[in-house]
Amino acid sequence: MASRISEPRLPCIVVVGVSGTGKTTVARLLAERLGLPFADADDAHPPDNIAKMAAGVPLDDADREPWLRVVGQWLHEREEAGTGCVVACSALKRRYRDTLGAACPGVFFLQLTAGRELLEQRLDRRRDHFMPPLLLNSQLAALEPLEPDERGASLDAAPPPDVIAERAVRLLRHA
Ligand SMILES: Nc1ncnc2c1ncn2[C@@H]1O[C@H](COP(=O)(O)OP(=O)(O)OP(=O)(O)O)[C@@H](O)[C@H]1O
Ligand SMILES: O=C(O)[C@H](O)[C@@H](O)[C@H](O)[C@H](O)CO
Repeated sequence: MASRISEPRLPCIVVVGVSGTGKTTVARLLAERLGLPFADADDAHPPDNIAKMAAGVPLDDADREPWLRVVGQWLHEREEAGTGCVVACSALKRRYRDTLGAACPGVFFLQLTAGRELLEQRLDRRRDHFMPPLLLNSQLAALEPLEPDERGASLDAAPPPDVIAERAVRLLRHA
């Protein structure tokens, strides 16, 4: 009887960080480089969450809970199907990442880090986005950086997107 060699599972990567770090930009590029499906967690927000942020009010834990369940379900499906994926999702707090990790145990968190000045510059320049720059303070206040026992790594968000994506590819080779 022919033996079955199981295919290696492709990685499920979540690019995390505060607004303006470049999650969407980098995650899309990384997905392209790795040939994995891409998703932006912003597309999973219920309309009330988008309206709240657009009105300049930060989301709270209760607002984020149903949203994180939807993102977790999508990750779970990609992991089960073995297709892998790259998702851009703020996942600012440890408990949010734990929710995603419970749904997708193999998840790898790629955290983008940047100082306030760079973030302000980027958000002030960005057009056609619902997220107002004034929410940056609340994003930084909510942020709980990746902890040593979480599966993931951090990258500086300052270099050009293709440099960050290339660094991420190298990092993931050794993950
Ligand atoms: N590495 C980079 N260098 C220069 N500009 C960048 C870089 N990454 C992203 N940008 C620009 O900064 C702005 C924010 O990027 P992006 O929308 O990807 O961030 P984000 O973290 O997904 O933000 P949000 O959480 O608010 O959706 C965009 O205008 C984008 O073109
Ligand atoms: O948890 C949150 O506060 C939200 O997810 C925000 O991070 C926004 O969705 C994002 O920054 C806009 O793209």
